[in-house]
Amino acid sequence: MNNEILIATKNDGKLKEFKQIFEQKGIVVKSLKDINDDVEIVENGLSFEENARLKADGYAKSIGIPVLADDSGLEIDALNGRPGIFSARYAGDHNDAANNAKVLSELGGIPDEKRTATFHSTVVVRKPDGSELVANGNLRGRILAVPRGDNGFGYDPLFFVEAKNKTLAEMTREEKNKISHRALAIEDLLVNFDKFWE
Ligand SMILES: O=P(O)(O)OP(=O)(O)OP(=O)(O)OC[C@H]1O[C@@H](n2cnc3c(O)ncnc32)[C@H](O)[C@@H]1O
Ligand SMILES: [Mg+2]
Repeated sequence: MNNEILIATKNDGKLKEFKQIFEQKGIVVKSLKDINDDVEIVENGLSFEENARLKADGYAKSIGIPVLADDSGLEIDALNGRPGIFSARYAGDHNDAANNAKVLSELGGIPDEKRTATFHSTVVVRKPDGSELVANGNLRGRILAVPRGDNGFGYDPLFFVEAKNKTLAEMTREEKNKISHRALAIEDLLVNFDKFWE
């Protein structure tokens, strides 16, 4: 029985979300800070799944415990799905404020009802023996014209969820973790997880 999982992300916002979800299952979460092995992974895949696999496999080879990686992003309908797999560095650097500003400027003049978008997450878990589990989650919402809220990370202040009447950045971590694309991907993952995890 495995009891530890390495979450292979350099994004603290993601790490905090995954930690909460897995610790509720009694699984010990390790982060990249707990290992010495700093592997530089180039996310040059053509899909969320390819990128998540590159990240999970990059660490699973050397670590000897199961590794989970997520590749995620914001797909805006009016922008033909951009920024998509380029979400982290849409404005050039890994800079949330610049990314948000770029999205807002590209959506300038587009009315509310046409600002629909999907947050997508693909999660890949790989064991050292190369076996893997893949799962996906999607959350629909709308891109506001003005950011709202201080919680979360990335595009959260712009992503308005109709059913909650809040942006993701106006939710607590617990609230976001009940509905987010990442939470839904993990829900999907858990359907087959126990058998995989044995
Ligand atoms: O690759 P790792 O190290 O996991 O961290 P990253 O931030 O580079 O992660 P991705 O390559 O998967 O890029 C995902 C980007 O999509 C955005 N994003 C994904 N999930 C999000 C969420 O829940 N809230 C806000 N923005 C999110 C955010 O800009 C992320 O940087
Ligand atoms: Mg990344």
